[in-house]
Amino acid sequence: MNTGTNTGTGAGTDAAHTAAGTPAGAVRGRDQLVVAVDGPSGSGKSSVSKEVARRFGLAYLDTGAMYRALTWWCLDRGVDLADAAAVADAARELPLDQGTDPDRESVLVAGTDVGEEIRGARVTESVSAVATNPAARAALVARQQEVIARSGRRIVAEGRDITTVVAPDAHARILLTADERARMARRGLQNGGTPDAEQLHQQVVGRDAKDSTIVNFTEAADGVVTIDSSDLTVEQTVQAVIDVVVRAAGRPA
Ligand SMILES: Nc1ncnc2c1ncn2[C@@H]1O[C@H](COP(=O)(O)OP(=O)(O)OP(=O)(O)O)[C@@H](O)[C@H]1O
Ligand SMILES: Nc1ccn([C@H]2C[C@H](O)[C@@H](COP(=O)(O)O)O2)c(=O)n1
Repeated sequence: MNTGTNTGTGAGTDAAHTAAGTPAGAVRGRDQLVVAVDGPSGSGKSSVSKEVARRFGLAYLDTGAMYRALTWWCLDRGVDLADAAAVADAARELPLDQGTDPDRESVLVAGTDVGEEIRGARVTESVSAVATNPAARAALVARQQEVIARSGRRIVAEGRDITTVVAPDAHARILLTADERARMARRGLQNGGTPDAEQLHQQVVGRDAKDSTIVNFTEAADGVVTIDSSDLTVEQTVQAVIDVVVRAAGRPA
């Protein structure tokens, strides 16, 4: 078990009866429950956040998909990613329709389903150029805050700056980490065992290095609980997050 200091969590705990002794059912019944999850590439944010949302009956917001959709839109329209003003304009105008059902990913840009294309190499290799544009970030952060408000503040949101910028007032704030070796191995498996080690390194470590020039997702801000999933299974990581949420939900936001 590799959670950060003072989490008091225990992997493998029954979700219905946690270490804090608070039934998860009571947490499910809360009017509002915002769970913020940040972390580096391949730390497991998407898989774990989706499952946590399902178990608590919450909406799910993948903010990385927003940066990816904006990148797709810029590339599709021939916007020069080095032109900061043009990218910021595109961010404000982006005709994005993104679902928040954890069981059904849906990302439409101007009516086109881009769910698969935004995960491809073309977007992955360019997304950091967009994500490091401060004005574009401001436009997307505002949209993310709108989505959280429209959910009735019943949502799990994940990304790089959710605990610090998008929802610093979330009920539970978690930094999900894993060491480089684990993250590279996971992403390699996810890609079907990418044979090109250099490409894999670039997709995980290289992208994090670029992204972290504008947001800090490697150190937990005050009040943020670190969960290190390097040696945990997916299910153990989900349980560790659930434990943090149940503990936090007992306190006022
Ligand atoms: N203990 C674990 N916790 C979470 N995910 C794990 C774990 N072990 C393996 N994985 C796997 O790691 C892969 C990467 O997870 P995921 O896509 O959720 O990461 P991510 O942090 O959202 O990455 P990115 O930010 O690059 O999108 C998935 O295939 C997931 O099943
Ligand atoms: N809140 C966020 C979410 C994502 N990003 C950036 C960092 C990534 O390179 C890119 C895609 O994210 P992923 O789908 O890999 O999680 O978007 C960010 O800067 N802030």
